[in-house]
Amino acid sequence: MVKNIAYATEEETLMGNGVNLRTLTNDGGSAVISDYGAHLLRWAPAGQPDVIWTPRTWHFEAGQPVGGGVPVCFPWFGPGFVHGGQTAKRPIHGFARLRQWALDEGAFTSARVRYVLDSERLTTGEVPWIEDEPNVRFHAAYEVCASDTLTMTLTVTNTGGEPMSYEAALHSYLHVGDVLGARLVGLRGATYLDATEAGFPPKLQEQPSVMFGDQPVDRVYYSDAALELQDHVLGRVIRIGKTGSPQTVVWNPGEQGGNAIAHAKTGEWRGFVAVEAAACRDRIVALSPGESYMLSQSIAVMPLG
Ligand SMILES: O=P(O)(O)OC[C@H]1O[C@@H](O)[C@H](O)[C@@H](O)[C@@H]1O
Repeated sequence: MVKNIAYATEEETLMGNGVNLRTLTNDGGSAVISDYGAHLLRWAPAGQPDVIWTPRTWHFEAGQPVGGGVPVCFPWFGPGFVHGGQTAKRPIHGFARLRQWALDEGAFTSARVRYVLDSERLTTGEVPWIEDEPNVRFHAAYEVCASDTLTMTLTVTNTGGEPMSYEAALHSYLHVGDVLGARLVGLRGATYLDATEAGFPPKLQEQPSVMFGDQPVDRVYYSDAALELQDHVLGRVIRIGKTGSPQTVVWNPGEQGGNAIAHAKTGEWRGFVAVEAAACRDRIVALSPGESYMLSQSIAVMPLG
């Protein structure tokens, strides 16, 4: 099924291929989210161009991620990281974004949607995901509140009888007029791991802002600071707040990688910067039985002053 997000309407809550799209519309703004992956596809405050980027056309395919939007990366990030070392797990960024999440009907309003993914409903082979934690059980709840601001919160509870650990990220593709003129401000002085180089060497953010160009930028910052993504083309600032996020992942694939993104046409990569609330690698979340952890990201838009 090929679909242009610009045509999503309230009537289109039931789509083909067994995928439900939920539309939130209120005076503050509107959003579209898919039950497949609990994947936010669109959010804009009233009167604003989209703040969440997706390729102009995209489709649902079982077992494949939906392009752009806000993938929920869980229970691992990238190829995974266990006991101090990178692993090579598949699918990349975990299986949560490739599963149908259960809608909490009672929590679905014009401004809010809540989804649940419970390990009890997953198939053998997905749980456990870490060989030496064979009895891991979890309950994940994901709530999206969308009006003139957007707040996304992932709460994971260890429902098993043994300790569990996981990685998570809210992988927000933020729409900018042109990434080549965008500036991400708020990370000066932070250490980051540079994922574009072998071994992820640690570096220091010396410049006042992160800038983007034809070359990829792929970094795991050790920072939970509030950030501003300045967009001189659309004349606005996207403000990003996070909680429970010891790291911030910043990514744009640059020209070569960007033009290889599934479903995206040549040059579409210039329309986003991914800024992700994250707990990954050496900041993996460890939960005792019964414990919960909350990872949250909130986004608002201001005029560029
Ligand atoms: O799986 P997606 O949505 O295409 O995102 C992939 C990218 O996700 C980013 O979070 C990583 O930092 C990149 O290294 C990776 O390439």
